Amino acid sequence: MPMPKVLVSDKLSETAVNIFRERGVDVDFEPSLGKDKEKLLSVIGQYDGLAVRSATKATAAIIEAGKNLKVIGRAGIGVDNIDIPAATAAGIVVMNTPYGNAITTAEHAIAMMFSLVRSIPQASASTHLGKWEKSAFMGTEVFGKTLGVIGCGNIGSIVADRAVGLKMRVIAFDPFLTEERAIELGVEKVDLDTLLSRADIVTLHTPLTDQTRNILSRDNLAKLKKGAYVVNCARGGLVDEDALKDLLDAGHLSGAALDVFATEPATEHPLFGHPKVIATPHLGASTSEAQENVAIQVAEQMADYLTRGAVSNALNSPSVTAEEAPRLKPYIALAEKLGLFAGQLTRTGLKQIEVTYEGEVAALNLKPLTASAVAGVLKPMLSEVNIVNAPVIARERGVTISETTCDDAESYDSIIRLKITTEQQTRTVSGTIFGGAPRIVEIKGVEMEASFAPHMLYTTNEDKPGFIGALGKTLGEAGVNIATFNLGRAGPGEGAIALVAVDDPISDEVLEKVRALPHVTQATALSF
Ligand SMILES: NC(=O)c1ccc[n+]([C@@H]2O[C@H](COP(=O)([O-])OP(=O)(O)OC[C@H]3O[C@@H](n4cnc5c(N)ncnc54)[C@H](O)[C@@H]3O)[C@@H](O)[C@H]2O)c1
Ligand SMILES: O=C(O)CC[C@@H](O)C(=O)O
Repeated sequence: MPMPKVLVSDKLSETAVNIFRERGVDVDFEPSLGKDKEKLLSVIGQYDGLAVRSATKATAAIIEAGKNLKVIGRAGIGVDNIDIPAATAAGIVVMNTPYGNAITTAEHAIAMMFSLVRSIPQASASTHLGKWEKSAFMGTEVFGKTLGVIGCGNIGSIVADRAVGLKMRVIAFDPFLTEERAIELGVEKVDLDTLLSRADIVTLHTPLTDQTRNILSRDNLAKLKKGAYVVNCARGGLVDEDALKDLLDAGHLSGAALDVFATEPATEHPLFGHPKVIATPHLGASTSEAQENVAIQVAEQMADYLTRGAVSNALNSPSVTAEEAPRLKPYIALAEKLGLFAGQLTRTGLKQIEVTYEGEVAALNLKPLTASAVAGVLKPMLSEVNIVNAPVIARERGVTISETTCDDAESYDSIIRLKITTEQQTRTVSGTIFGGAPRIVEIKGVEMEASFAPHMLYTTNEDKPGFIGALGKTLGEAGVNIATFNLGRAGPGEGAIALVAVDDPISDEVLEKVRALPHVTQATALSF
């Protein structure tokens, strides 16, 4: 078998090169190629693997030209620069290194906070100019101040820990943070509005998702206390940059520290030159320690995949052996979809995930199936969760995972049952494989027969006449085309469920109209 060949197209620590070679992988180290799209397009076809940081954009075009590509490795956390759906469609495994730069990025956020409240960059620039503006830079202590952490995952929890050490009061908004984990971290779990009204300094540590985009919107920035500061070392799209400028200009906010921008590289920006803004060029992960960590990890993972087929920290691929793969594949898909179903309906701290395997499936290797179910539950909330790291993440967050088997599946060959317990409720959903495809057979104890579709509407309602017509009419009037309509109920007049597959995503406006219909108790848009 020819030696696999990897291209390193960004500035990675050269330690990675040695690791590739030691593990039997040929490597070309071209750290400036990532910025030369045309050249990258012309050479990528020669390689089995592509190792990147953030400068290389692994677009659909690069992926299409990479006819031999089997793996793309991201030395870092965010994979916004990799077209994962395109890679998945092409059968390319995408891996990242989820923990290697977390401490470094948390330290950058803390450094930005201090720089901001003491105007260190501005004072340094002024002093270098020979001015001695002692009275121009009156600062603020962080001691005793309230730090609002939005997103308390790997990085947010390290920031919280450091801030507690600085004797700050730390409050956190993160729907996935349980009370137990909050107590362990020494932070107070609060809702977003409470955080905005109480924080002296807000620091962002969420991934950029549909739920977090613009989380510091104009309205939310205006809810901050007068004189508050904003720190963003996560992703640019989390803050409305125009609104931030307006509120700084109006004197409502005292300052902002930005490491990330909506468009990067940011060489021009309305906030550049603003006296209350300090900025760094996406330096969060830029320490020798973090770069060494992520380079070593990405090289080890990619080499192990290319030479031995071992998959770790993959964002789009289950970790299974070549022999097991064909039998497990449909059940992995089913488990993930059941998890996604439950995860998209979860609004409060998750405590427990129980998976029960009944019938033939109970005899299979259940680890990847349970991991897949857990990944599905966590995916709607976490940035880079995959079936390899999902159980670890769940454990770290104090979420208990249990697995039960039973030889008999009653009327089916196999059933997977998922039970989720949150701080406020318990939810069940079960499914089977029918004609090779995943299918829902039970929700909240109500029997139902439904296929999964890319876009779905889930409603619960009191079982009263007129609901189905009203729902169909509302969707029809909104131009929403119904593909399938599945119903179930606990009994006549009792709680009922509708699962409607539609051709396009359901808008918030349509959802509001559905929620306003008589007898509707819940309406959620789901995507699979
Ligand atoms: N500046 C840099 O150089 C740099 C370096 C590393 C990571 N990052 C970025 O930092 C961010 C955090 O990374 P991480 O490793 O801590 O990720 P993580 O997945 O460990 O944590 C993200 C946290 O955000 C929470 N969250 C998700 N949706 C939320 C919402 N709507 N409201 C509030 N909280 C929500 C999740 O529950 C989770 O706890 C990511 O955007 C990552 O890309 C930036
Ligand atoms: O590689 C970098 O410098 C930034 C990485 C960071 O944004 C990440 O998401 O890991």
